[in-house]
Amino acid sequence: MDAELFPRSRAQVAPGAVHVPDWLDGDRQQRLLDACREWARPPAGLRTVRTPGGGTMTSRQVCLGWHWYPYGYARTVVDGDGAPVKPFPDWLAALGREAVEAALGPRAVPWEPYDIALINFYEADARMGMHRDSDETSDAPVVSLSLGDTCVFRFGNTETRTRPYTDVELRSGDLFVFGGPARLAHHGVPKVRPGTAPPALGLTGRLNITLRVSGFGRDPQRIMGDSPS
Ligand SMILES: O=C(O)CCC(=O)C(=O)O
Ligand SMILES: [Fe+2]
Repeated sequence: MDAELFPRSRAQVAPGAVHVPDWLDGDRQQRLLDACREWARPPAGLRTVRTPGGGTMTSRQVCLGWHWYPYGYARTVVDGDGAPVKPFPDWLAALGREAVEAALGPRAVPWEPYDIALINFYEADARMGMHRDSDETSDAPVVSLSLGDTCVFRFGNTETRTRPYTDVELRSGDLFVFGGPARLAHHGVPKVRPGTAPPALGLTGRLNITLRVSGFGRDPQRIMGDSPS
C-alpha cells in the first residue's frame, strides 16, 4: 500500500474541499494514535452516542474542548458520565492550522484557534450517515485526519443528502479539509475496509479526528439555545 505504482495525488473534491493523501508520516500517525488512546479512557472517554430517535451511532466517539451530543455542544458529557470534557491541547490547534495551510493555503487559516476535536472510532461494520457539521457557529474549515483502516468517505453537496457526491478513499495518514463553499456540505462514511490499516501502526479499526473552531466565545449554551443545566 505504501509503494504504489501510481502515487495518490492531492485532489480538490469540490471548491473548498481538498484531499491530501499521506499528510501525516508514520511517526506523527503513531503519536496521534497514542494520544487518542489516552483520550479514549474514562472519565469523559469513548462512548456510544444515542440519537434523539432512539438509535445509536455505530462509530464510538470521544470529544476534546467541547462535548458534542446530538445536536449541540456542552462543557460536560451531558449524555454520558457527566464528567468535564477533556481539554483541547495547544499542539492540536497548531496541527489544525498547519493542516489548513497545507490543504487550502495560508489565507484560509482561521484567526480563531481550533478548539474542538471529535474523535470517531470505527470497527469493521461501523458507518456514518450523510450529515452536515453545522453545530459550530464559526465558518472555519473542518480538518479531518484519518488513522488505521481505509474508508470510503462520501463528500456531497450543501443542498441534499443525496447525489451529486464524490467517493474518496481515506487511508491512514490522509488529510481532508472542507471550508468556504464546502463547509456545510453533507458527508458521511458508507464503508470501512477492515484489515487495511498499516501493520506497523498497531490499530485494528479506523480513527478519524475532526478539528473544528467552535466560534462560541465563552457562552455556548446561550448561542445553542439549548441549556442542559
Ligand atoms: O469519519 C470521518 O471521516 C467523518 C467524521 C465526521 O463526519 C464527523 O465527525 O462529523
Ligand atoms: Fe461530519
